[in-house]
Amino acid sequence: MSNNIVQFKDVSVTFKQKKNVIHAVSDVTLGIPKGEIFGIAGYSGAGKSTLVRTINLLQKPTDGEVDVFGKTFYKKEGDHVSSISTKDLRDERRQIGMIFQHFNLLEEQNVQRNVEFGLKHSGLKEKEREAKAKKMLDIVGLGDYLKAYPSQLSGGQQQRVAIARALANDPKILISDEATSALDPKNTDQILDLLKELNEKYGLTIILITHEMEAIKRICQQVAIMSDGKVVDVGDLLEIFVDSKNPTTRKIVGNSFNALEILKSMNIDVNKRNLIQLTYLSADITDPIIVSLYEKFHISASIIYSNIEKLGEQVVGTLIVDLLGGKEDQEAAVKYLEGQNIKVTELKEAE
Ligand SMILES: Nc1ncnc2c1ncn2[C@@H]1O[C@H](COP(=O)(O)OP(=O)(O)OP(=O)(O)O)[C@@H](O)[C@H]1O
Repeated sequence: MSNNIVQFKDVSVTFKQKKNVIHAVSDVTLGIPKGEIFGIAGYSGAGKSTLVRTINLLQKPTDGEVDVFGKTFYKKEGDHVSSISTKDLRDERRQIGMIFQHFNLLEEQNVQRNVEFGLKHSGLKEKEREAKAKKMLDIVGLGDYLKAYPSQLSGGQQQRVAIARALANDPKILISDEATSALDPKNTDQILDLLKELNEKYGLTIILITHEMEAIKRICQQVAIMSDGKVVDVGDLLEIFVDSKNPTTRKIVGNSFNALEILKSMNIDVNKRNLIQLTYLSADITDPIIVSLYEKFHISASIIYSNIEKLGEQVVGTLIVDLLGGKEDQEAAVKYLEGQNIKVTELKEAE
């Protein structure tokens, strides 16, 4: 059986506006593994929100199938539609919490009442709702703010209230749609770390929609890149941030690993030099490689660019060097580098 808690199969969503047809989501097939923090990234208008809104059928697909918790929530084949019942959908939606850029709190209610509001249809008695709200606020670090009003809290604290409310029904999935986009860097990091803690402690699956690649690097295990309604790339952090050849991915992940762009901006003609990019997990590097290249192979390596970056728990280094030396020595040097767990990529621009 698949370990995917959400499975999209050939999902499309189109909107018709007068004469215009907008293909917000086009033919997306994607699985989201249970227990992961899964990022969905892409520019504004790429279709990220529309895609995830099909999970709890806030948005019905125009075509395709959405399976959640191993059940088919919606399937449309030709003219034939099968969908879970309204009652089942209501129950299942409680298993899927959502948080947004805007915290959507009730301004005239205190923090505790805001969280209790999330439990309105839970079947719990008033005292039980109160106790649950207090417990959730403790979990998000706001146990001392039960009687405060939203306007008395910082943006980060308000988002914590929204998280407590979203988690009050003990959902299995939390969808975070640009939840940190309105926060300053410090609050952003604190909220991301809270999401990571919730994922690790409670096995909560988190779907993180964001245009902030730093957020993805900080907490996601895998990421899908969307562009023009399509998923154009999927992979773990190394595959997306370091190895991806996909032009959209490279643009979205930024310049740090986009070596050719950087070199061009430095007016370096890559095809006239013998440039190679070395990518390595810094924990793996034990040898003094630049010295070894010279001592073992008589190759001198002049450093053109270097960068170090944290991807999740891994520290990834990138070094671009110009290799000078005999051809055979160079080949032997590349073999040696690969033997040191270093990924070696020749930098040449397509003619
Ligand atoms: N209800 C709607 N009616 C018409 N068009 C819509 C509707 N919802 C979304 N769209 C359009 O669908 C496309 C995808 O929008 P969507 O909000 O899913 O993108 P996104 O990647 O989440 O970007 P953003 O972060 O800006 O919301 C956009 O062109 C948007 O204008």
